[in-house]
Amino acid sequence: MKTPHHPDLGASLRDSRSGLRDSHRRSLMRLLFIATGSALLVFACLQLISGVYWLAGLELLASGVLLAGTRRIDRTPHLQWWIYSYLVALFSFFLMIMLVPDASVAAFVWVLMMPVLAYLLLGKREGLWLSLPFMTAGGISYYLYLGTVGDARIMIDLLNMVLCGVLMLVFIHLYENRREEAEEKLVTIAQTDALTGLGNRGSFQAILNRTLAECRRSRTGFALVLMDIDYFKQVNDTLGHEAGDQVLRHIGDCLTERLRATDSVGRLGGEEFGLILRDVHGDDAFELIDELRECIAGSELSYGASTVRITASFGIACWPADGATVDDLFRAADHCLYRGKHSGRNTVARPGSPVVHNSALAG
Ligand SMILES: Nc1nc2c(ncn2[C@@H]2O[C@H](COP(=O)(O)OP(=O)(O)OP(=O)(O)O)[C@@H](O)[C@H]2O)c(=O)[nH]1
Repeated sequence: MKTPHHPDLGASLRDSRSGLRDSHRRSLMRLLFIATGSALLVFACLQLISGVYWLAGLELLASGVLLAGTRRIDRTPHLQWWIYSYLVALFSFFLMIMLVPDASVAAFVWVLMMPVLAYLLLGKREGLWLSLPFMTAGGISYYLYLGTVGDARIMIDLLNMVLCGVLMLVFIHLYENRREEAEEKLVTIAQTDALTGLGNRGSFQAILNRTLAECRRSRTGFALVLMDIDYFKQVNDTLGHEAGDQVLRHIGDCLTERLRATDSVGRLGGEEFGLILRDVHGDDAFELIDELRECIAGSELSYGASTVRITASFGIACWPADGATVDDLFRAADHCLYRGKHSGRNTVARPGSPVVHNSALAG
């Protein structure tokens, strides 16, 4: 059985604080470093021409830091720290150019850029908490600026600015809310088997990889179990596909009801299911699975006037005894499963032990 690497979509969604994955946030930061570094260089030259030497010096220094940072941003393990440092410095700079004497009225447009950058790089919650105080400070600076102008249209200009800023923040917040919801839905769909509601092969594989990594660290055992319904084709052929689908849902319910919350179940495809039993050793896993086999074999499913009785075969592989890697475990469990199938079905098999089955129920 092939066990390709599947990305853990749920985990990567949890880890990424904004809508952008880490690699995209790094690319965006690099772009921002280059853009702001180059812009500061130009501004520094203009300040030099205007004779404001202290500001020109400051801008030259900041430009140097930013352009040097473009190399580091790709590799740094402290991406969040870099983002916060950049945004706080940038927003403070925006405020500073609004507060200098003779500030240009155009400087205040940068207030509108604050929520865009903060939400994009930090996500909804952190983006809001960072942009809100800076935007408020920007609004107050604008009010002070207008006060010194002393124009009769102060209120109109102020309202234009405040309304535009507030609407910008609200729209970005709403958009980010919807985007987060849509992304969560998409991830759920991508990870779920639509028929049974269980995890699909991809998410099962991702959970198995994660389980192995965690168990290696904590040195606790776990078991991978592969399960295949016996003579499932006959159900489809005699009662139809709808009955087959109902059987698959019924099996999914049996498996989830019996297992612990820390265990995992997935539909690997067709009539094959996978189980991960945490914190178990060979004999415990075997007893639990044999109980499950009996439970499935003993259950009856009504479909119209017919009663469907189903059995299933199981192959167990325990970590670390039966395999060190995910591939080894899959191979061992698969081998046991087909050993059980060949010795009559309705069976539980594990490496190095005879196949156990209930001949009274076996198909
Ligand atoms: N109803 C339904 N049938 C499916 C689905 N996926 C796969 N199947 C059917 O499952 C059947 C599997 O048949 P086989 O591989 O021969 O397995 P089996 O009849 O269970 O025989 P053994 O595994 O050897 O006991 C095929 O008829 C597939 O069409 C599904 O989602 N719904």
